[in-house]
Amino acid sequence: MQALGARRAFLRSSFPCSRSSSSWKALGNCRAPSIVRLGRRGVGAIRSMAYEDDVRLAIKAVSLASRLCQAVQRKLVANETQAKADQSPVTVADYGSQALVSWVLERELPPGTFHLIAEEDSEDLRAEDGSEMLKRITQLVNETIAADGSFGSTVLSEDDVLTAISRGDSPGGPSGRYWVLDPIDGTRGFVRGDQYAVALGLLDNGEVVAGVLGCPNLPLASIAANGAASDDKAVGCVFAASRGAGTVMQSMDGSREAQRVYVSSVDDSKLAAFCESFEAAHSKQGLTANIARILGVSAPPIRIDSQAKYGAMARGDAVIYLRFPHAGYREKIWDHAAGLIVITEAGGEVFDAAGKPLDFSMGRFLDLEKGIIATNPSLRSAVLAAVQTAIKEEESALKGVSPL
Ligand SMILES: Nc1ncnc2c1ncn2[C@@H]1O[C@H](COP(=O)(O)O)[C@@H](OP(=O)(O)O)[C@H]1O
Ligand SMILES: [Mg+2]
Ligand SMILES: [Mg+2]
Ligand SMILES: [Mg+2]
Repeated sequence: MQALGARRAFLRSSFPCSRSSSSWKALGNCRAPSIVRLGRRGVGAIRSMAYEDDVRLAIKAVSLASRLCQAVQRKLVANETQAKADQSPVTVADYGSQALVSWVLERELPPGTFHLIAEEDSEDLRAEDGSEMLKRITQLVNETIAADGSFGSTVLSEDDVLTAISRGDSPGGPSGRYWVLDPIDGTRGFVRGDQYAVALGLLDNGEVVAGVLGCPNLPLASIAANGAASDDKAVGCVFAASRGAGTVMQSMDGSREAQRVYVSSVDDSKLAAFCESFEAAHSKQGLTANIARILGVSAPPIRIDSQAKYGAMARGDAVIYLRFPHAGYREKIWDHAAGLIVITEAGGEVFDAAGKPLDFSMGRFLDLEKGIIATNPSLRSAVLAAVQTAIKEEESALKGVSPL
């Protein structure tokens, strides 16, 4: 394990914008031409530095994993994707990303303090027919580490990779610190060549206290609600947030400076664009259309895969996020932990269909009432009321009776 000084130096080099300072402030100190510039007042507004090193470490791990995913997405081949027992897809990049993030965190955190709740497990890779895939994953992980250059001549064995992936099996719970990882959120989007996110959150005593979202395909320019394309074609965003310190967005390649981002302040629901899953199987698009109708929203839904939606909303591209899984689906904490703090630290609110905050203290699953909603404080009551009306209408329609 490295001495603290060496660890700090490593973390400083983890994010290009932060090279000149060891402080999380440095991210905010960078000039921000388009959204909100963090001048002296803005920096002064960032009071809590409690998770500063955790955020830097998370950014390093997520950036590395994102590079591995980008390399795979560029030349995705069919035999690098498998179907899991629940028929959802998993690729070499999901496993490679989880192995990298887990390995980096274990390496950098004080001994005995690292606990990880992550989506993937190593069972299929340990099976006889998983050996080719494991070989490929190990190769990808080692290529990514070598290209990064900050880990010396480290080479991971197949066993190291399996161990790193398996470390994500922590059950979580109400006390202690847990890192929460979705190595690729939106695998279907990833395989389609669309949006996905590497999502890493940190829980402290059951609450999300920090989160980083790597969104390699998300445009740096805002997504216009009317679908109009921006002249700025650059893609690749990293969103980072920690409790009390706000949310910042930076370009993934480090070419643009970090900027504080904020949710939209639109307070007229008719003007509020909403976002939802691209996959109709993940959220009831009929129900969300009815919620939008009740709210008077006229813009078409912005449909994107993964927690990239939370990032896009945190910078004001959409004002409302609606997610209503079909009956029987249980939400997992890694699908929302990082996204939640990215939104709340940008000034937004995330709650379920009963208006309750999401509870991350119950282990690997979220137990919630019917769906997940995010919006700004001005629209919270109107959106919640519309959600509850639309759900009542849906239930009545199913029973074949009028809601009145
Ligand atoms: N039937 C279902 N209903 C709701 N969510 C589902 C689902 N099947 C899969 N998911 C989750 O939806 C996530 C993608 O979210 P989105 O729809 O916002 O893109 C998936 O994450 P993974 O891709 O990490 O497995 C998966 O956890
Ligand atoms: Mg999955
Ligand atoms: Mg996911
Ligand atoms: Mg995933």
